[in-house]
Amino acid sequence: MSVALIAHDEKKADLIEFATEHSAILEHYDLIATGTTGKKLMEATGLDIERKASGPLGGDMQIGAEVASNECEAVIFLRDPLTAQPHEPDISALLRICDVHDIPLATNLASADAVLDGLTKDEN
Ligand SMILES: O=C(CO)COP(=O)(O)O
Repeated sequence: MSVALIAHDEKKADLIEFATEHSAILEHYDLIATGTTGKKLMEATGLDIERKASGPLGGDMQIGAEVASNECEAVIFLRDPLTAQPHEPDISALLRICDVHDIPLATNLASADAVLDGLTKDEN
């Protein structure tokens, strides 16, 4: 079971900070990410991350497919709520499939903290 990490461009710095702060926890999970997010996270944190395609090229859908196959146990997706994205339908589809499968989904830093807390509680 993997944990997915995704951030739109305006939120990538926030996700890097979050992943750096929580790297000791995150390194225990199989991490997956959309293309650019994964590249930047790996460079900044040294975490081992399986990179999917970039979001606009289908990465959100690839992560959605993992959710649909019950291969993903949580999605942390720092969306940019202030910028229109060309692949908005893919983003909506990912959020929807998380709800369909009742997969914890965080779309901002406060909920990302809560999701990570929940994951570590499940482990104990
Ligand atoms: O657009 C994204 C998610 O919708 C993120 O894609 P990148 O990680 O490739 O920037």
